[in-house]
Amino acid sequence: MAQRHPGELTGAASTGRDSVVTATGVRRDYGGTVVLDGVTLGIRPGEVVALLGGSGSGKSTLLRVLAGLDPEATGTVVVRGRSAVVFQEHRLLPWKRVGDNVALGLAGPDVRDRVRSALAEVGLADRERAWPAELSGGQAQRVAVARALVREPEVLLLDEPFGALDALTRLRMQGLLGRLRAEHGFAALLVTHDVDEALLLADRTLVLEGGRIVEESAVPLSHPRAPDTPGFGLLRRHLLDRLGVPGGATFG
Ligand SMILES: Nc1ncnc2c1ncn2[C@@H]1O[C@H](COP(=O)(O)OP(=O)(O)OP(=O)(O)O)[C@@H](O)[C@H]1O
Repeated sequence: MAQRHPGELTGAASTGRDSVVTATGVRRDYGGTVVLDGVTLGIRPGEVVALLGGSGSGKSTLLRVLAGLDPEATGTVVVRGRSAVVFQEHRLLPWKRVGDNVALGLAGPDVRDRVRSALAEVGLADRERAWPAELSGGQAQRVAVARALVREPEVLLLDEPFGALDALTRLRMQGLLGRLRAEHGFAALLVTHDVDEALLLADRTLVLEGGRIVEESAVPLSHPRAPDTPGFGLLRRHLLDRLGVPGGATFG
C-alpha cells in the first residue's frame, strides 16, 4: 500500500487535487478471496460521505485501509491532513481515566485544556476523572468521539460508530455528530448499515458491492434533516432498492 503525503499526488485519480482523501485502485484479499477489487474514491474537505453496503461487503476493510491500518492492501491512499478513527466499540483503556484516555498520545502544555474542551463538546465536562467502567455505552462512545476531536482532524473515519447503541442514544449521537461537523468543518467517512443515518448526516452516499463502489448519490437535502424532510423518502427508497431491500421504504 502506497501511503503518500500531500503534494505527491500526481493526478492519478479523477477524485484528484481538491480531495482530502483520495483512494485509487485499492485492492485487498484475504487468502485469495477478493474483498476490495480496485476501489477509487475521493472525499472533499468538509464533506460527509456515507459508505453503505451489505454485511461482509468490505466497508470496514476499506475504512481500515483509508486509516492506514492495513499494510496488506494495495493501491494508493492519500490523506491530506490529520485523520482520526472512531470504531463501533469505544476502545477506551479501562485502566485509564476518561481524561487520560482522551489525552492518549498527545503532548504539550495545553493538553489538559484541549481534553476538557473536547469533553465539554460531547457533553461530558464533568466526567474527566471517571473510569470507563463507570460510563454508559453512549457516554463511552462520546468519549471516543472526544478522543478523535481533540486531535483536530481534517478527516474523521467512523466505522459504525453508533451501531452498538440503543435507538434513542443513537439518534442523540447522530445529532451530536451533525453539530460537531457544522462547528468544526471536518470531512468524514461514515460506515453504516443504516440508510436513515446516512441520509440524516451525509452529503453523498456510496454503495460498496462486489469489491467496488457501484452506486454514488448526492444527498441535496437541507439541514437539519429528519425522515419527513422533503425528498428524504425518495432517496431512502432508492438506496434500499440498491441495497436489495425492495419495498423497504414505506414513505416518501
Ligand atoms: N482479518 C480477516 N481475515 C479474513 N477475512 C476477513 C478479515 N477481515 C474481514 N474479512 C472478510 O472480509 C469480508 C469483508 O469484511 P468487512 O468487515 O470489511 O465487511 P463489512 O462490510 O464491514 O461487514 P459488516 O457490515 O458485517 O460489518 C468479509 O467476508 C470478512 O469475513
